[in-house]
Amino acid sequence: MTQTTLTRIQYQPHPDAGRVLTAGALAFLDELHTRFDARRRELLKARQERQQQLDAGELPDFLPDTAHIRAADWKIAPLPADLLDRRVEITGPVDRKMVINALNSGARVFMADFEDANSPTWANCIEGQVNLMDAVRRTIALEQGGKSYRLNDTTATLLVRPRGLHLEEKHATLGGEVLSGSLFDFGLYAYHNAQERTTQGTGLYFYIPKLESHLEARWWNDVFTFTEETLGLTRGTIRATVLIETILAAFEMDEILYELREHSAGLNCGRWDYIFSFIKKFRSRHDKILPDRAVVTMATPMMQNYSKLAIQTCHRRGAPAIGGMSAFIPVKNDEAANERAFAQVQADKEREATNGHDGTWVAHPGMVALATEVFDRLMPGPNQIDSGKQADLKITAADLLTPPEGHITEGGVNTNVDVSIQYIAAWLEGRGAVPIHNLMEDAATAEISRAQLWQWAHHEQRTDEGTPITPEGLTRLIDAHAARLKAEQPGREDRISEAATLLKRLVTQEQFEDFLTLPGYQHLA
Ligand SMILES: CC(=O)SCCNC(=O)CCNC(=O)[C@H](O)C(C)(C)COP(=O)(O)OP(=O)(O)OC[C@H]1O[C@@H](n2cnc3c(N)ncnc32)[C@H](O)[C@@H]1OP(=O)(O)O
Ligand SMILES: O=CC(=O)O
Ligand SMILES: [Mg+2]
Repeated sequence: MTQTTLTRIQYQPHPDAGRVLTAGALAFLDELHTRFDARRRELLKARQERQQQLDAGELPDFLPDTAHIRAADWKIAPLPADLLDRRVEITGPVDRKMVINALNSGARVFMADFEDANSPTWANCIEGQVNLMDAVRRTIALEQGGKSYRLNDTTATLLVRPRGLHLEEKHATLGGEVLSGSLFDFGLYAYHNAQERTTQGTGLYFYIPKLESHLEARWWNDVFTFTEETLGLTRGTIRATVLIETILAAFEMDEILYELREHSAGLNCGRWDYIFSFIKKFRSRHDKILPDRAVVTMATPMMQNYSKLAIQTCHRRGAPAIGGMSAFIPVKNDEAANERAFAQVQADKEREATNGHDGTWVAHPGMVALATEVFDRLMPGPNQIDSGKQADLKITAADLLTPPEGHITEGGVNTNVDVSIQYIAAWLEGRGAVPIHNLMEDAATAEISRAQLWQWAHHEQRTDEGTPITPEGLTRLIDAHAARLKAEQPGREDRISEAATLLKRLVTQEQFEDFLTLPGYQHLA
């Protein structure tokens, strides 16, 4: 660890530390940590307490204590001009080439991701900040593979997703305590880019991941207010879109918007973490077992109800409701498979636009034109906030809590094992989003795969073909897939072994691990 004389924060060396971890930035991180980290830890403790209640048989419902907030008429602060039309948003990790390509992709928004799409190596986190600083200043450039990468004249509006509250930045400590990953990513981006963004006539825009309650939203709101006061920014310079991607947050959408009303830029349906959260929160329940991952789609009633409730809630509050990510990406060298991928994305985007979403996510620049065509056709205005769509909808707790029907198959089990090993190995290598079997896989999608294996074994499920799913059977299957993958992917043997060992632990242990990235992080350089 290195220590400067000007700060109490100690950090691992990195060639770009001089640019990112400046005395001023470290002092700001110190203030954020000192003021907000104890509360973050309390919020994480509250998650554990809530889990105990769920394990004891309680089911979530809309909160009686906040009924007055749901009943009252209020709206979030007016949206800034550059967040009025968000019809297509591309997401991607904070890698330099991806940042340039995403900003140039033709999408309205680019969400630069320190979360699901990022493996939080020290290098990725520090270099990601450099890339964003250069992007904001429009100096970002790259020569790679014989190509020159520069920004176009017109680029997407930049939103940044810091890590979730559960993740820590072990490479930076204060008084022996590791810093919060959320505060580290948020604080550095805000500190380095606030003045530049204000001068450019725009704001500091964020996506906030994996919230489980409106009290967590209140924490973020306090962080934003403190940041605006400390950096001399007008109230509302910071705007955040919250991902509704946990089953508990689905019951507190109004309250989350209310807490953040001066800083809100709406909600987004993070479908993949939402499915993962459903499995995780109901780990102890035999009546909440999900079928094969491939059949838990946005077309199922449970997922439709969640998406429509987000639309209804947001529009009543003058907020955009952004849709989610179809995992299909363009397929190279297989025209028929490529056509199927585009058809899947088209159907998904048509469903979202018809329901009333104000925009959507795509994983790949190749999908931007398709999603834009769908929203141009089905959403003539800049958004659908005043469309009245879903205004009369009545969603009950049961509508959100009834799992989709479907089968657990040998194919589903094998795909989950294969994808989990491949993804964890890539994540340990420093890649947080990868194509596997022509689908985008990231931390959220991989969490579903490994969580399903635990759920099915723990609740003694059988496949449709009659095979009992047991810890011993899964161990054998993981070994077999790992052996095959090592033969197919020479050079990655050690990582595949490491990933298989971690996966075996995750799916066979008695306790459900809350995030695979927590034990994973102990392996990360
Ligand atoms: C559940 C959730 O949280 S969803 C949000 C988080 N997940 C993500 O953001 C995933 C985003 N997508 C990706 O990371 C990528 O598309 C992947 C990993 C799935 C596939 O990437 P690749 O294998 O590089 O795709 P491919 O080879 O087709 O890429 C072609 C070009 O598009 C670029 N590209 C692909 N995806 C993106 C993206 N999301 N943003 C910017 N550029 C991209 C590649 O860099 C490449 O550029 P080049 O031609 O200049 O070399
Ligand atoms: O972050 C998005 C998700 O689907 O998870
Ligand atoms: Mg997510």
